Amino acid sequence: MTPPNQAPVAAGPLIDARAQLAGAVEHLGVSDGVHRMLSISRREMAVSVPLRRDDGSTAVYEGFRVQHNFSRGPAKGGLRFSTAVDLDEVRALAMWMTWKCALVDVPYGGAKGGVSIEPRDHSQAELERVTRRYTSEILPIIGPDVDIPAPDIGTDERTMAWIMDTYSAAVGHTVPGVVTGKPISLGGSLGRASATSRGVAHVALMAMTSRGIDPVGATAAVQGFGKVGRDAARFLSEAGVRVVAVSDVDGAIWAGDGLGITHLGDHADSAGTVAGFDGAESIDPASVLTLDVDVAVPAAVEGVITAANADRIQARILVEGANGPTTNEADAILADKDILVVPDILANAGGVIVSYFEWVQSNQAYQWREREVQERLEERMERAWHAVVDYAGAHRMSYREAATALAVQRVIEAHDLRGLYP
Ligand SMILES: NC(=O)C1=CN([C@@H]2O[C@H](COP(=O)(O)OP(=O)(O)OC[C@H]3O[C@@H](n4cnc5c(N)ncnc54)[C@H](OP(=O)(O)O)[C@@H]3O)[C@@H](O)[C@H]2O)C=CC1
Ligand SMILES: O=C(O)CCC(=O)C(=O)O
Repeated sequence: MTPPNQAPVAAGPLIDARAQLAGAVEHLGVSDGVHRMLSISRREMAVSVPLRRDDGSTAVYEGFRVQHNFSRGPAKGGLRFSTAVDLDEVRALAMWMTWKCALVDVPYGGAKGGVSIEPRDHSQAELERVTRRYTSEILPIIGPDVDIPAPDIGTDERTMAWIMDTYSAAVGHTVPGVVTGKPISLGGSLGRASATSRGVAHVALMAMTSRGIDPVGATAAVQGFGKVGRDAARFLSEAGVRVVAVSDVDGAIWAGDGLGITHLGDHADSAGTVAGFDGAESIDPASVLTLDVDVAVPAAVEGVITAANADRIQARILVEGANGPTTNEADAILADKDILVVPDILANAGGVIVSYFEWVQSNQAYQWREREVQERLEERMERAWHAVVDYAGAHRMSYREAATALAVQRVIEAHDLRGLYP
């Protein structure tokens, strides 16, 4: 079904996100009107973001903020700086945020933002000006009770500090709850920076156990060595898993005995890439997800496991650290191969769970201990994991279908209780 006010798209994450919704709607027996409502974002803003460059020239970028749903609370989701950003991608990511927040039962709807910029091509001063301008443009539709951005691809805690400052200056007082993923000294939560990765690793360990794989000595490959991939590799490694391969935009490396993730992190900090790490072989980046390992963790961008490479995946378990790494066509191929896919809205939910904790702390001006944050994170991840496993078993469906159905059901329940539609 094509929503009325949005032109059809040919392929890509939005097609997949809507097809996943359609599957859940069919399973749940939802009316056409409600299906239509959930297919469409509640609010979308497209802005142009002019930048005065350090050399005095002017560049202009497209920016978006999409709020998919508010039925369970304020919209919530990251902000991405990447040249791949377009409105349909942001729409898909915002819809997935709605399901993710509902699945792990945090009191939010879903949103996402993006600016079509390559951050590597800009100085910190330019990135600060772009962030502040983008924030000023979307200011009327964000706020601690409305929509709360967080880091995603190409953004970080410094970006969040600039957003918080721009917003606070406009309203006339400091509002730490307008963003999460802030620096600790500005009200950020202990444990947020590594929360997504901690959740990915935790769920990967539960998945291994469920498939009878002993994590100690099991093997893993991780695509992406950024905020999610790097610490996911570290936590897996700390749990005894041999992380044999990792990749980033510039290259991929392999070591059969396992990579020393801490030293690799130091190397990446100084070299700007994982490529060239001593004691590891350079491999084709395209092969990282098709290596013969127990667990593959895509933790970079969407659409990397497709009909073109799914039949070559050898891992027994795929844990989606990234949002939307597996296309729907690939999903069907992986199911035929009996590869367990732990879907993004479950696997990478640790980030938004601790963002919720950060928001609670910011709004109360009180800081929890890191241990408390971690225990509560793991408890929520485990609850969501068991809910998905049980639902999938009861209804004979994949974990993605189960996770989406559970989430959609909760969102519809909120709509029903609030009476937001006839
Ligand atoms: N940050 C968070 O809290 C959350 C993030 N996510 C999702 O996780 C994924 C990664 O986000 P995050 O880690 O924050 O982003 P970052 O920008 O911190 O890191 C992205 C990483 O992916 C690498 N990369 C990009 N494209 C490719 C590619 N084609 N092949 C291999 N590596 C690639 C980048 O390489 P290089 O370093 O060379 O640029 C970088 O290492 C995204 O899908 C995001 O939406 C999901 C939940 C929460
Ligand atoms: O922490 C958040 O609010 C959202 C993180 C995010 O963008 C995501 O989970 O995809």
